[in-house]
Amino acid sequence: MTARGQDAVAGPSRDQQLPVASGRVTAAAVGRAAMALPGLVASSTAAAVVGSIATIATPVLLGRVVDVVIAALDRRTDVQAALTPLLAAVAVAVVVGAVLTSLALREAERLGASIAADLRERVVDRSLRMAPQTLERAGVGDVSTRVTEDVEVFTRSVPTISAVINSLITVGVSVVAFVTLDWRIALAFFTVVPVYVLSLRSYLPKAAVLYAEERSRASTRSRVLLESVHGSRTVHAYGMGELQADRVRGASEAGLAAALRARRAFAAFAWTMNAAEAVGLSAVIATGFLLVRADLVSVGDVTAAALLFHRLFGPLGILLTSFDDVQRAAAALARIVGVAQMDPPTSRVRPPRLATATVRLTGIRHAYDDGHEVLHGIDLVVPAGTSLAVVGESGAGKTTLAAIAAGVFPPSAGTVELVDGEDPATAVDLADLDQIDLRSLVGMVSQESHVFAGTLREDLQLVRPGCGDEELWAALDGTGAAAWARALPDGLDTVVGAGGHPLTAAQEQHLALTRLYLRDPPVVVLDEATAEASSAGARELERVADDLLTGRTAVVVAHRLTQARACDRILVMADGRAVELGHHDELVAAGGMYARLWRTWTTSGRDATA
Ligand SMILES: Nc1ncnc2c1ncn2[C@@H]1O[C@H](COP(=O)(O)OP(=O)(O)OP(=O)(O)O)[C@@H](O)[C@H]1O
Repeated sequence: MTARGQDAVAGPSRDQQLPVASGRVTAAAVGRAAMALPGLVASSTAAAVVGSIATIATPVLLGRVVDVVIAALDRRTDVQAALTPLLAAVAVAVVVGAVLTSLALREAERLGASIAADLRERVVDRSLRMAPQTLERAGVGDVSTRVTEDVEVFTRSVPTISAVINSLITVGVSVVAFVTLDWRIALAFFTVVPVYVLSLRSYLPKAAVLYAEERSRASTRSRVLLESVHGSRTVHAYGMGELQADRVRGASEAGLAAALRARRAFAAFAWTMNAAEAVGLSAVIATGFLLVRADLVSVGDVTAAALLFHRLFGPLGILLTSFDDVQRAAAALARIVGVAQMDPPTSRVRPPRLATATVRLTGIRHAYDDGHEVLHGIDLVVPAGTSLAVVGESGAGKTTLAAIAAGVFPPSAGTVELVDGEDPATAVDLADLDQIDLRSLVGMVSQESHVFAGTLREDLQLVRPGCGDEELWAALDGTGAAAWARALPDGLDTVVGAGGHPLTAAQEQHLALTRLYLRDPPVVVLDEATAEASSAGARELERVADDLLTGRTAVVVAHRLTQARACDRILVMADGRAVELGHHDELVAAGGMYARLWRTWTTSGRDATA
C-alpha cells in the first residue's frame, strides 16, 4: 500500500483524462440516438416546418394588405371586400404559427431529454465497466464531472437547442420567401451573409477551443476538489492543507479565467452580429425604395420584405444569443459521447468455466506511471486448490503482485494465466477477460473494502443480483457475519454505507468476505483483508478467510505471520523479487529472511493472537 494515499492527492499520472469525441463523432452519436425515436423526430420536424411557414406567411400577407389599401385608395374600390379574406388569412397564420411553433419546441425538448437520458445511461454503464486502471488514471473527478455536470449542462441546454433548431428552420423558410418576393430584394438581404460568415468564421473556431477549455478546467477543478476530500486524511497527515488549498484555488482561478475569456469572445461576436442586422435592414429598405421608384416592385413587396427581415431578428437573435449555450452544450456533449463511445471491454476469449484453477505467473515485471520498476521478473505457480501467502517488508511489492494476480491491472510485462485444475493443457490469460468474466473467476478483497450506500441486502446483492434473503442469510451464516447482522436495527433492510448505520472496520471487512463467499470464485486474492481489526476481530476474520480459502486457489498477502503459517506455501518478497518459497517449517528451518521475520514476530509477542 506504500505511497497510495499520497498518490490519491497529487499523483503524477492523474492528467490523462478520458477521451473527448470529435464534432463528427458527437453529431453521429446524437443522430443515432435521435433516429431511435423516429416518431418524435418526425412530429417535431413537421411541426417546426409548418409552424415556420405559417409564421413567415404573416409579413407576406401584410405586404399584400398594403398593396390592397394603396390600390383601393387609387381606384376607390371596395377595400373591405378585398381586405376581409386577407385579414382572416393573417389571423389563421398567426394562430397556426403560434400553436405549431410551441408544439415543435415541446416535441424537440422531449426528444432532447430522451437523448440526454440515453447518453447518461451509456456513460454510467461505460464508467462502471471501465478497466480500473483507466478509471484510476483519469481520476474519479473526470468521470463524475461527465456523468453529473456535463450531462446537466447538456440537459439544461435542451430547450435552447430546440429553439435554435426551430430558428434555423424559420431562417431557411424566410430565405425562400425573400427569393419568391423579388430576387433583387433577396440580393439586398444577402448582403448580411458575408458579414455573418466572416464573424462566425472568426468566432466559432475560437469559441470551440474556449468552451472546451472551460469544461476541461471545470473538470480539473472538480477532480482537485474530490481528491482533496477523498485524500483528506493524507492531507492532514502530511500537513499539506495549505498546499492543497493552493491547488484548489489555482484550479478555481483557472476555471474562472477560462469562463471570462469565453464570455469576452462572445460579447465581441454579438456586437458584429448586431452591426450585420443594421446593414441588412438598411440594404433591404434602400433597394426597395429604388425598385419602387423604378416601378419594378410594389410598396407591398418592400413592406413584406422589411417585415420579413424584421421578423428574422427574433430567430437570428436566438441563434446569436444561444451560440454561447450551444457551444457549451456541444463541448459537454463531446465529453459525454467521448465516454459513451468507449468500447466496453469485452473478453477476447470465451471465459472458461473452472471448478478449480491453477494460477500461473510468468515473467512478471511492473512499473507504475512514474516508470520506476517495482517488480523485477517473478515466475510463480499456485497449484489448484492450494494457498500461497505473500510476506515481506513494507514496499517489497506484495500489494502490486496481489493486484496483478487478481487482474486489477495488467503487469508491464509477463502474463497471469488460469489453468484448468482438471486439464493442465488449457490456459486463459487474465488480460483477455473483461471485468465481469474476470470477477467470476478471481475474487479479491483488499484492506480498503468499501460498503456501498444502501441496505445490507443491496450491498450483498451487488455480487449476486436478485439473490433471495434465504441465500443471503446462509452466506452471512457461512462467514459468521450473521451474528452481528441479526443485531442490526432492521436486519437486511438496515441502511449501511455512507450516511447509514455505522459499521466497524472489521464488520466492513467481514461484509467484503461475505460478498466473496456469495460470488464463490475458484481463485481468491486477499490483500491484508484481515488487517483492519483488533486482535480479537483479526482472529475471527482470519478464521473466516481460512474457511473461504478451503478448496480454492488463494494468494494471501499476510499481515499476520500466523495467517502465513496456515497457508500451504509462503512466498517471501524483497525489493520486487521473490527471495524464498516454501512451507512455514521449511523456511524457518532454512534460517533465511522468513526465519528472521518469524523470530521478530514471535519475540514481539504478536504470536499471542494465534
Ligand atoms: N500507485 C503507485 N504509483 C507509484 N508507485 C507505487 C504505487 N503503489 C505502490 N508503489 C510503489 O511500488 C513499490 C511496491 O509497493 P507495494 O505497495 O506493492 O509494496 P507492499 O510490499 O505491498 O508494501 P506494504 O506492505 O507497505 O503495503 C513501492 O516502492 C511503492 O512505493
